[in-house]
Amino acid sequence: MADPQATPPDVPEELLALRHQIDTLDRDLLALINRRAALAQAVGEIKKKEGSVVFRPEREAQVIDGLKAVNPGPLKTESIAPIWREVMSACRALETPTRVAFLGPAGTFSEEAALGFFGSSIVRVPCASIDDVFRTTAAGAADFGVVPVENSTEGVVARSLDIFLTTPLFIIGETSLFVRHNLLRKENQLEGIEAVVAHPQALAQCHGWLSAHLPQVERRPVSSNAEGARLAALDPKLAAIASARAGSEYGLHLVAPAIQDDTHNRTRFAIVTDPHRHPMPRASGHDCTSLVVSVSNRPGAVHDMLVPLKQHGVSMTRFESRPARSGQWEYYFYIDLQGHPDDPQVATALRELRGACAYFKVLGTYPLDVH
Ligand SMILES: O=C(O)C(=O)C[C@]1(C(=O)O)C=C[C@@H](O)C=C1
Repeated sequence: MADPQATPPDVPEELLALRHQIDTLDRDLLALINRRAALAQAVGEIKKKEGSVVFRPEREAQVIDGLKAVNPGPLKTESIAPIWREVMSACRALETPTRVAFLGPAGTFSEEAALGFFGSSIVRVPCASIDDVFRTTAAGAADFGVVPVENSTEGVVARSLDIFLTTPLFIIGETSLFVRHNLLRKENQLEGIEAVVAHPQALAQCHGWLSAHLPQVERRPVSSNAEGARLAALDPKLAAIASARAGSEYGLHLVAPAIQDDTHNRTRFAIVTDPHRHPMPRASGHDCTSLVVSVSNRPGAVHDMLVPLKQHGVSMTRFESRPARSGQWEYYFYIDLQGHPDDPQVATALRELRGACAYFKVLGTYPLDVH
């Protein structure tokens, strides 16, 4: 039998020499990464003695920011974050397992967001619904939960925002993904599809394409896109809308790629945890603080509430309203501020803002997503 490692006779000498250098460097890299892993293990021992938590999102953000600042190239700066996230994920796993809950089953965009944020050395805890992600994390069956909060085409994920009002969990990180929807099916053709099964948000995000290419076909909402892919694997008359990863997970053909109406379609996810088990991240230098507030129903109340932000030079990067369901035209406002409550200006602005609100809750403070 032929040796799969053997070099084919027609490979030029020059290429062989370069590959030899790559092999040598890879061994050096492996040795270096192992030295790094041993240091992380030593950090883990200290943390165990102190009883402090292993995952430090602000430290991981600083490590990545620091490397991006000194990257001499030719490696692209945007390649740094995914590589070091994986390295730190593997190092973290030597300190302790990280259990992460997300909207399952396997193959969802939520799972992809979890892997993008924590790296692949995690224990995956797929959940049946967004509510279940919060419940599982609050019950301690997962250390962290990943929940979608906003989509660039469809707007807010209302269920997540509503749960934020009452959950004891808080946000310690954020991450966002380019969402690419594909039409997936057991048979590699558009003919003979009886229904397209997907999460309602995905059906909405592909409305234009579905109307143009499958105008007569039923659109059937299901709990997640990966669940749709699972169903499409069982029934050849169904087509799913899901990620390419879900397609390979369930053995489906990619009948039509990238069918979302907006090519810049992005979804933003929040990483939540139990504040009794995980402290609020310390300031990383590039932080965001998320709040939900309400004000009394009187003219000028919203304006007055925002005055302290302007006075103390704190930037607001997001302002979202949701009906309070009181029947009184009252609203909750979801606000993202730039900065950390340890910054004196942010602390003062928050204190004054709180004084102007009927309801005030800090949802979390965390390092900005680093790419
Ligand atoms: O610096 C630490 O606290 C570590 O545990 C090491 C390390 C790393 O691999 O760099 C791993 C996990 C933490 O989330 C942050 C960083």
